[in-house]
Amino acid sequence: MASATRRPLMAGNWKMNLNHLEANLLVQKLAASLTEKQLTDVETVVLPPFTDLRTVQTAVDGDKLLIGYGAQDLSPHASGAYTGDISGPMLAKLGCTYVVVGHSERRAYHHEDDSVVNAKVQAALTHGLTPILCVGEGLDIRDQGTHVAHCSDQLDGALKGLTAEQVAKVVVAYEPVWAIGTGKTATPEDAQEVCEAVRQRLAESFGQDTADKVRVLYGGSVKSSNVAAIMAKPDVDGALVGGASLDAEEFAKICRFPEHIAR
Ligand SMILES: O=C[C@H](O)COP(=O)(O)O
Repeated sequence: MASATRRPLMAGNWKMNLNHLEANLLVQKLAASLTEKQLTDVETVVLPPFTDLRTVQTAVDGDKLLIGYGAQDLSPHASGAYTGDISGPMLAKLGCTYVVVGHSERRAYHHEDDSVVNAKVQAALTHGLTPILCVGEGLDIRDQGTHVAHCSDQLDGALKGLTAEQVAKVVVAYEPVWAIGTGKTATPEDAQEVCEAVRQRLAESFGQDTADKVRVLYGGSVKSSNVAAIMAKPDVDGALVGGASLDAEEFAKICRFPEHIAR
């Protein structure tokens, strides 16, 4: 698992699921399923659709829940004529601390390339949000054996022009596209290989101190039954969880992973 200086992070990406009423129920249930100590030991975050954020904010603030929240995307622009987009300042005003940037579904369905991802990472940081920057390879690249180079290139593109101080605030999520929503999980060794390579690339580009601060998550069919083995790897600091985060009890079990790691 992560070094003592990197607090484990479990982030539930709800994708386009759950309306605001369902969001309220899930957040309340999740908080009730975890103790204060568990929520302190493992940072627990939900990433609902935009339409749920105000409701989640009300639940978290009203009951002082130790649960963080954020959005699944943001505009690279702060305001203006960008119909349908949501800006960093809007998310910050709703109390968001995180925002997902460069998820493979955004890259595939909205044609977001590395320069767009880079602009969004910069926008997030400018407005005080922590970007959860996703990198990952498709099956074709995995089969060619060039997945490490592919992820390193995506990382370079997304972090272009950033200072070491800014990079230290970023969370990186390694999500092999072939393991997302497919039930095919990368092995803990697969996850470690790329998470370690990500950290090494960060060290080469921004210095070892910075690389040691950055949390690197794994995402792709994470469940309560496989999370402990993945989290036992030294460069994996948490998980970006999709489908399994839609069930409060299952996500709570994932957040309780330290109970299953032998010490
Ligand atoms: O953002 C989350 C990932 O895309 C993983 O989704 P999944 O856990 O449903 O495979």
